[in-house]
Amino acid sequence: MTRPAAVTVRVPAKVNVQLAVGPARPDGFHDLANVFLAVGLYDEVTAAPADSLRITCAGPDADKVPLDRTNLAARAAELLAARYGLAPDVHLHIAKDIPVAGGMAGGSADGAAALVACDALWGTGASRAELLDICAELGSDVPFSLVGGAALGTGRGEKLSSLDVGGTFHWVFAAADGGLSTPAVYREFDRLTPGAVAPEADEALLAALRAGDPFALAGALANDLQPAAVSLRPSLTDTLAAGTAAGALASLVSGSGPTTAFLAEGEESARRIAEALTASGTCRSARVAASPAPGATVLAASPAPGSPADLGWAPTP
Ligand SMILES: C[C@](O)(CO)[C@H](O)COP(=O)(O)OP(=O)(O)OC[C@H]1O[C@@H](n2ccc(N)nc2=O)[C@H](O)[C@@H]1O
Ligand SMILES: Nc1ncnc2c1ncn2[C@@H]1O[C@H](COP(=O)(O)OP(=O)(O)OP(=O)(O)O)[C@@H](O)[C@H]1O
Repeated sequence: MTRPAAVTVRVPAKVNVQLAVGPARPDGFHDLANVFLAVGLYDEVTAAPADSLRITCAGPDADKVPLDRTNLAARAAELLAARYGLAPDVHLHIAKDIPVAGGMAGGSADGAAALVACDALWGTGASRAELLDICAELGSDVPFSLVGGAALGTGRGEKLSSLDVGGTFHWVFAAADGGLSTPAVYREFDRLTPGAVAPEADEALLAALRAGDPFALAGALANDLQPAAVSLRPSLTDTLAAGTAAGALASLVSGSGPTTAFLAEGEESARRIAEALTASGTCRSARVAASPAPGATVLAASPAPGSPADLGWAPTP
């Protein structure tokens, strides 16, 4: 079988519409009831053969992305290669549009995308279950980046069950200057929440998602990490207030922050809120995005030079 010369995978960011956090576990993680929603802001990862593992990155936040083996895309390639007894010799190029260290799972997205891209490039043919297994090893958010849509994550967020979404939700995301460290935000949660209880998914929120009803969803949005993120970055209060004043149905911190998320009534209203937030001076930038969005998806697999597909014809499958 002919192998492609390069494979490009598109992968979405996420917002947590419910993030219920329990007490710290003995292993340092926290049990969650984590309702993930994939949103239409995307990174793209292209995998191409190389002499050794190499990462490059382009985009507005590219200078904040590590290009060594700590990059989740590199770790994904190494884990897949190790499982199949291959050398992880691949050039991974990340076209980065998801804010870095923003609470939107940008690094996790790149890990999931690299995994899917390398699987296609190397023809490893890993099953969905194997890919999800590697994702969980990479990080708690990574399995969701692979599947996209909407899902309830339990355990540390890696055990997923998919959720029905009955319509399109329109959001505004305000990027902040600088990031927040996810472990630091969880530590601040522990300090602020000595009586944390076992987390449970909110049935009203799941019903609002199923109904595709932004008003009902606005009333049910909840992020237990928000007080911790605001405690570490008090200026987020001003951004949240600016979005509410601009007509958002609800304003919340996205995951561990510091990106803030604003639920709008519709597309037009989202555009107006984004303009008002940009003008407010309380954020670095504001952009609109719709949800749900599909998970990691192969966009293009360019044919190997000289292969039948490259020469303009392909055998019937
Ligand atoms: C805040 C969220 O983005 C919400 O979806 C996630 O819970 C974070 O997921 P992630 O970035 O993939 O996190 P991981 O790479 O698995 O873990 C990084 C660190 O975050 C903390 N962490 C993460 C997940 C979790 N359920 N409990 C935790 O306490 C731990 O200190 C851990 O060492
Ligand atoms: N491909 C990657 N893109 C961005 N950051 C990466 C990547 N790989 C590793 N990192 C490291 O991970 C840190 C967190 O980045 P990331 O953008 O994933 O944060 P986040 O969106 O807050 O994550 P989450 O929402 O999953 O908690 C960065 O500061 C960086 O050092």
